[in-house]
Amino acid sequence: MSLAFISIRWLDFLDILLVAILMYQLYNLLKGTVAIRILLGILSLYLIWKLVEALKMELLDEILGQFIGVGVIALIIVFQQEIRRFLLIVGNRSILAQPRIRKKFGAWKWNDQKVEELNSKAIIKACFNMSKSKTGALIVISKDSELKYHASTGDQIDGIVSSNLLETIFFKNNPMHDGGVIIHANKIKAARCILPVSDNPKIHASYGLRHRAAVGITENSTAVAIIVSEETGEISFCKNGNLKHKLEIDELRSLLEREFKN
Ligand SMILES: Nc1ncnc2c1ncn2[C@@H]1O[C@H](COP(=O)(O)OP(=O)(O)OP(=O)(O)O)[C@@H](O)[C@H]1O
Repeated sequence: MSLAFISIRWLDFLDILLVAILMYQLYNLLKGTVAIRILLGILSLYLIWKLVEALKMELLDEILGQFIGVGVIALIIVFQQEIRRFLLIVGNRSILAQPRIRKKFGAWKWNDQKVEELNSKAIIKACFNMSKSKTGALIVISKDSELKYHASTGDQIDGIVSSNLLETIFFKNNPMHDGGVIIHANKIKAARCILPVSDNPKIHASYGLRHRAAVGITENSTAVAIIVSEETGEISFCKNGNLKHKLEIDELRSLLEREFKN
């Protein structure tokens, strides 16, 4: 297509469409967080700078120019968490992350080769029993990363997953029952772990720190989390920061199988 003074190619439409999708994803990521206000602040500053530049106000132009000059580094520091989360979402949804594709390429098998298959039956049984007895629990199951930093905040266990071990850890009188358990490669790596608490405003006010910690860790990693509520016995599942509540055992089973069946 060609107008009198500009020529527009079909690729330009694609370019605009991709930018729109990117902006929409960015908006979704930042919606309701304090980061959106910071972004608006930066945008306002940029617009003022452009105005000052057009009006040839040299002193202000110079000061704002210097400030904007280091803007990229400042942006990376200020939006560190959001950039991390964005890249995780892109990585998780990318075609290369699909297990079937990874298996086709030998080099991409580094995770699948070593990782022991998860004993999801044991986890489901423990959750069922803890739900019945209203024992609070937070179980984080990591996929590729061992979540070493978060595991180091708790007590190291390194024991093979079993329903008895999980129930013992979360038993109310056990000093280790607080915090979260981290499972990797079918091993309970650590218990009593302190996890990042999400400030996501979408989490209903009736859910407290246990659920917020599950959202926090799954927003910042590819891990999934299971929560058993001490108050109601309700079982929830969290992935990418999204909670699914009031799960029946069969639903939990199919969610775990979908995530961890090789
Ligand atoms: N940062 C954290 N990381 C891991 N676990 C945490 C963290 N903060 C709190 N918890 C756990 O959550 C428990 C408190 O849960 P709280 O009642 O606030 O949450 P909840 O989401 O309402 O869960 P419940 O329905 O079981 O009451 C603490 O005893 C502790 O075990």
